[in-house]
Amino acid sequence: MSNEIRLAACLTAILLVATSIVMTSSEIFTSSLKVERMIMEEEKLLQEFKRYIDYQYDRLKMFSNFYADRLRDVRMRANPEIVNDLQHPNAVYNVIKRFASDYANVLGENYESFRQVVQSSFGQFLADVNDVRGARLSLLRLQSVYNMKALDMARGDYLGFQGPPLAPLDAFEIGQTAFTEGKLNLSIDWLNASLALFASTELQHLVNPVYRPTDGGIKALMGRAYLFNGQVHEAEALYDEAKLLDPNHGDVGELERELRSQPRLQSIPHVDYFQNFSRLCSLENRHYPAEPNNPKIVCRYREAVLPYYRFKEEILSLAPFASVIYNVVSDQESDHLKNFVKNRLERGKVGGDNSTVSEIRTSDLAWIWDNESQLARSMAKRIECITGLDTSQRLPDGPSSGEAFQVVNYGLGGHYEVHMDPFDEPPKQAELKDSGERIATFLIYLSDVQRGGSTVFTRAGISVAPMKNMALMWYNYDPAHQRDDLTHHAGCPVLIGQKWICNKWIWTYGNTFRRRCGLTPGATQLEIEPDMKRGYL
Ligand SMILES: O=C(O)CCC(=O)C(=O)O
Ligand SMILES: [Fe+2]
Repeated sequence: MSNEIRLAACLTAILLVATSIVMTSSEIFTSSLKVERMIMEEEKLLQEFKRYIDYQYDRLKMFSNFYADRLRDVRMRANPEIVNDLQHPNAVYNVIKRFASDYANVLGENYESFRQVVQSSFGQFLADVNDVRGARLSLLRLQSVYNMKALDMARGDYLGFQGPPLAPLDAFEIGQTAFTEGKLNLSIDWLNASLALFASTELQHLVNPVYRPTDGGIKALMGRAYLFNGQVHEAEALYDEAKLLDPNHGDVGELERELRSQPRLQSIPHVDYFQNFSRLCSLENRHYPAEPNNPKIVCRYREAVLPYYRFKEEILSLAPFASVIYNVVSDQESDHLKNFVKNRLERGKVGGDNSTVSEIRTSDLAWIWDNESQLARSMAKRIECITGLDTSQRLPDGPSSGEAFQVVNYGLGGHYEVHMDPFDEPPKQAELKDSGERIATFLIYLSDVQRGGSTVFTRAGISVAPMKNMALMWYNYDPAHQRDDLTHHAGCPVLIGQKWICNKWIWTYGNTFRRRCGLTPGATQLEIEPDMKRGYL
């Protein structure tokens, strides 16, 4: 077939591709970097508190000692040794909680005005109630993906990784959040855990009687969770218990009224993909798909720039083509990239015009164009050599073959739900105009992740655990240039640790002849590769 005919076939295929990305759920997030900053700024915050109390309002000055004592209390509860180890979700949760509500509780009604005073110096890094809610949702996500028990989590035991405990009130509040989110089984689990924790003698120092819900109140809420879950008998039993413990709760008449009048909350169904998602996320290792997808060639070397500068590649799957390539950047380069973006990280956005604050992606991210950094230029060159694809950026007006590097920082339970990388609609960014489509994704892990945070392909059954400096590369279009549904993938929630990645998306523009169409409908990447301009051994 002549090149012209192949090109025409490719272009037709591009036009025929239909796209659909489902966006669900909604959450706030706090990246690991923000939490680190809050801790670094904590002393400054305390000083501001003191100044505020001592000098700004006579009314407060009278109570200066009282406030100072209570602030010290909050600070003391934050055992610095544990709190500064931000690898563990409970430690992160406690920091967010301390900033967003413990300090706020000390100042009570004066907190809002104080907040405005310090806003300029803390800006977005001062967590608020939305972040606490986001943190609770993150813990709930970790719980359902990694199948953990609320009581273990509350005691700091995450699949054997030990961290600080949560206060009994937090367990209760997580149960409340789960309830309002319709995650009824999780809600029951957390409310049960909170009863055990409030009763535990070791945790009494974490209980503030002012905010302690009664056991009757907790059981009544559990009863409602059962009720909405359709478990009427369990609900009735709990209402009875609640009524005995606390006459304000547990009225069976109330139960009946609810049965008649309330629309039933449905438990979130476990869709099939979720089962697969959860299983793949828990594998936490490079996982080769079962035959017949499993290729014969699993390891080869790619040359880049100089013949002795080689990269070891392991092919994970032929269709879709996906491989990992080791040490594509050095430790110093990884760290340099993270430092470079520290001051420009923003809440993740998705969509063709990059304008929608992401509700399916909980992370902070930043972009680096090749012309902004020598390192970005050199990495782009390396990726060209490894993939044989063009990544040139023709700024300001020309269509680009490669997107800017996208550096991403995932914090507490940070994740990216199942999606495909090609856009639904052509992007509106001037730089990407007429660039075609994201044919390939080149994802570099800039950190190890202690536990969780794998990249999983839910339909192809591939699971890749992050390894610092390693790249994961795949084609979003098959050799017939059809968008490949098997490339549906997700970033699993980070369980322990922090996760940094850096993406380079490679576009059709400039690559039509570099990555040619296959001659047969079932042609695999390896069959079309001899056409490609690059070396591998
Ligand atoms: O974080 C991951 O492992 C996946 C990220 C991803 O899919 C993306 O950035 O498009
Ligand atoms: Fe992706």
